[in-house]
Amino acid sequence: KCLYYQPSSSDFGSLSLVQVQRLHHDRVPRTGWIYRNVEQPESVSDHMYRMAVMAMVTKDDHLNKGRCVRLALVHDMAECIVGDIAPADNVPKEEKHRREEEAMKQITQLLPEDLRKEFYELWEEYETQSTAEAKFVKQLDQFEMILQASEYEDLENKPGRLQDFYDSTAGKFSHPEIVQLVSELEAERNANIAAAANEPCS
Ligand SMILES: Nc1nc2c(ncn2[C@H]2C[C@H](O)[C@@H](COP(=O)(O)O)O2)c(=O)[nH]1
Ligand SMILES: [Mn+2]
Repeated sequence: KCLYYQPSSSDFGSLSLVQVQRLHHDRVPRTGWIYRNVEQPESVSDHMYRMAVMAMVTKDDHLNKGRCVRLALVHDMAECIVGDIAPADNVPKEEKHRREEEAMKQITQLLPEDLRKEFYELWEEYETQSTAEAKFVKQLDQFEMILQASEYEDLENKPGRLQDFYDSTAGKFSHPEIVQLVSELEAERNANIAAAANEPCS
């Protein structure tokens, strides 16, 4: 069942490219925030866009930055059909992979052969974590999430409320640049939590 996108059977050509433009990741809210009752949660589009910007500003010149940007923009593309499956959904890894693989085949079949190959291979590279770029983008994926969690805590003025996102990503960062970003984020967040704990009860 297509949740956010109704691919019609069309041959390749301009119509199919227009149809690909109709992928509405902007209407797919990120499930992890829905489950924690976050108001106006970010969409899958917001998530992928922010990761693409993070990839653009990396200083790691060992990475193919352009590929990182494209990996970020494609990695969750299947979610416009499959939805944003969170760990809390307890969907077995194999089943999640099967659904997303089917969705990517459905989406990319609308494209001319060269684009179909590029999009599908980018998705597969991220899914299989087969390159340094894919591993880096996976860590951006997790960093974007904890950064967003901290922003929601600030917006709600509830320091520490989304601690489980930090607990579940602890130890998953190894890229030096991202480790530094996480360290700075956690220092800032921990200071906010400490300050709130010391505030006199109003
Ligand atoms: N509570 C947690 N939720 C998580 C974690 N990792 C991902 N998620 C959420 C975030 C998204 O809504 C969804 C899938 O994210 P992807 O970017 O991987 O598609 O699940 C976590 O560690 N804890
Ligand atoms: Mn993601």
